[in-house]
Amino acid sequence: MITLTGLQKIYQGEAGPVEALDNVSLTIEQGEIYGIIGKSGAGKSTLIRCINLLERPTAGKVIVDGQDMTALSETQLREARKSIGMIFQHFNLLSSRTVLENIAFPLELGGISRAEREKLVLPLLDLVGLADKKDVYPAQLSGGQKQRVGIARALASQPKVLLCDEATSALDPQTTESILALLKDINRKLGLTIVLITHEMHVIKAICDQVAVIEGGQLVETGKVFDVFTRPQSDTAREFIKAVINNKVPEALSRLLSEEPVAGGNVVVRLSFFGAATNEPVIAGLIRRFAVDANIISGNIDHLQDTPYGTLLIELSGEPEDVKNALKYLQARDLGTEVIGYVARHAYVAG
Ligand SMILES: Nc1ncnc2c1ncn2[C@@H]1O[C@H](COP(=O)(O)OP(=O)(O)OP(=O)(O)O)[C@@H](O)[C@H]1O
Repeated sequence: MITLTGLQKIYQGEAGPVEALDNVSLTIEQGEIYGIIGKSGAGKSTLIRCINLLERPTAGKVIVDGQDMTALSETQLREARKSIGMIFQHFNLLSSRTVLENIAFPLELGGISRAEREKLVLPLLDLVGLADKKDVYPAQLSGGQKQRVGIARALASQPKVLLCDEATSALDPQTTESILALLKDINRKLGLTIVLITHEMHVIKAICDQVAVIEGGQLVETGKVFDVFTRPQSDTAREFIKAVINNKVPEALSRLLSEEPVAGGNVVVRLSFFGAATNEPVIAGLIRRFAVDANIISGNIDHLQDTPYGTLLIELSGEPEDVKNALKYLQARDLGTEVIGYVARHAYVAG
């Protein structure tokens, strides 16, 4: 649905040229929810605005629904943009118009009659849950309701793609959840391709199928959300993931850990379970097979796109040969096994 190839964007800043995008290439399939995450200044806004050519790339190609956006004239571009809706962090509603008039605005610009506009807008009001607010002005709406108006307005011209520019950043966590649920609902009901930018990993975790991590104008990692969460390749991805998946080593234990084996000491291991492996009684199997003890230090289980994912931090103790064999057994199973470090026996007792 969307292919970006070798995108480069150089701004002429006051202090000289700024390269906001550097050789960005990615493909977004029809019907996907694709998240782009990065820190402030990474180039997210520039990238999403290059998709509908609100920002013209300095070099590279933007293909949306088979059309080369960079090759279009201004008139053709205006037409092409009708199939690319956009919502914004600060909603950008017209304060002197009612909810219905705001949503109908793009249709009005397109020369569609009042009666026809109403016919198109009323089902959208239902879709975003604002049927009872159609004659209300934006000042009387909450942030979440304003974003619902923004979403309905973006859908008015029946786009194939919806671009979301930090659409939930101005909202509280509960409202964020409800807007994300609405976006997912629209994606499913209408088969709409959604591209969103965010600096919050929980947004990616909540609704995205695919994720791209951007840093300094470059994509440092792309992939399915499940793969990036369970096997991140870049430090940036790992850092973002830390914010939503708690698999930290407790501070009290981390102070006692050494990188080298401690004579007669214990091994601290982090196990990560994905999908079917979460149902396997790994610890029970371990203790049955080997003369080792496994002390569970911490653990959690979560769901990523309906697939269970869990981590368990354990301390293994026993004779060195038995511990070695137990580790081999874990490493041969369909789970992530990571030796975090070593600790003197009985030095750490999880509280
Ligand atoms: N119009 C502009 N002129 C000059 N430099 C710009 C312009 N717009 C953006 N930049 C620079 O380009 C880089 C990327 O900016 P961009 O707004 O795309 O990042 P971002 O990831 O969206 O950041 P944020 O999350 O803070 O909005 C930054 O260094 C920014 O200062």
